[in-house]
Amino acid sequence: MISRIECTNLKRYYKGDGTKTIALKNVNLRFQKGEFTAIIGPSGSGKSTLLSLIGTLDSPSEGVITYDAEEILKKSKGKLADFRFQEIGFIFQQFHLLPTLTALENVLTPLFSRKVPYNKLERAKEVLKQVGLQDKMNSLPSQLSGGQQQRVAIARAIIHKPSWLLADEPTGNLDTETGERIYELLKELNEQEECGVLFVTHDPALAAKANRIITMKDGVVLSDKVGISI
Ligand SMILES: Nc1ncnc2c1ncn2[C@@H]1O[C@H](COP(=O)(O)OP(=O)(O)OP(=O)(O)O)[C@@H](O)[C@H]1O
Repeated sequence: MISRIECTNLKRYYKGDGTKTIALKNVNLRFQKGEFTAIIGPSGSGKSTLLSLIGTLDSPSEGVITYDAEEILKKSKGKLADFRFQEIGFIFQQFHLLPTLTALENVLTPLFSRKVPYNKLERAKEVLKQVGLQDKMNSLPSQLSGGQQQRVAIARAIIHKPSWLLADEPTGNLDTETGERIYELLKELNEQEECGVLFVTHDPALAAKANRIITMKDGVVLSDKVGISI
């Protein structure tokens, strides 16, 4: 269980069609597992890039990320996939549910071809219950509201008991009230399961409720503050 993530001098640039886009300029950040952190900033400021790097979905152009002092990105692709499976749950703005699978089947997908020391079906039912969807296990995504679909996506993200939840605008497609409920659910998971949560949002009101608020602009961290809920 990884309890500390440290980013040192992170840079990420993209080269395409002759121009160089600098998504992250020089980011230095540390995260502790118990924290609930909001990342806020204008469009294009580098929030999603930072989350992809921390989630090992992408590699920095320069700089280092360590997980409990280990440079995981240096490992082989297979080892990296195992690391992601054990440690990280992703939640996105678009729920990315498979339309022909039921809620229960969607939640089970991360466990396909994985050996785990628990009963997969029981665990899937347990997490769906945890997100308040015990009555919707056999529904298809098209039969669920946006908020319910995001709950399925959250259940899928936590089924393998990750120590970190990385959420990229999880409330971006939801109305304010539904978004607040999803926020509360993530907060509950942070408190009960002790997952570290990194939460990208455009909503300053939601960000203000986090333990820690990181503001990004033009690829740099503009501010890193303790929020009001501490
Ligand atoms: N694959 C890519 N190729 C080229 N440029 C990219 C790529 N991904 C991101 N960028 C650029 O990097 C910069 C940062 O993008 P990023 O998606 O991290 O911002 P963001 O803060 O998450 O924005 P938003 O709030 O709109 O999601 C932007 O200028 C973007 O155009």
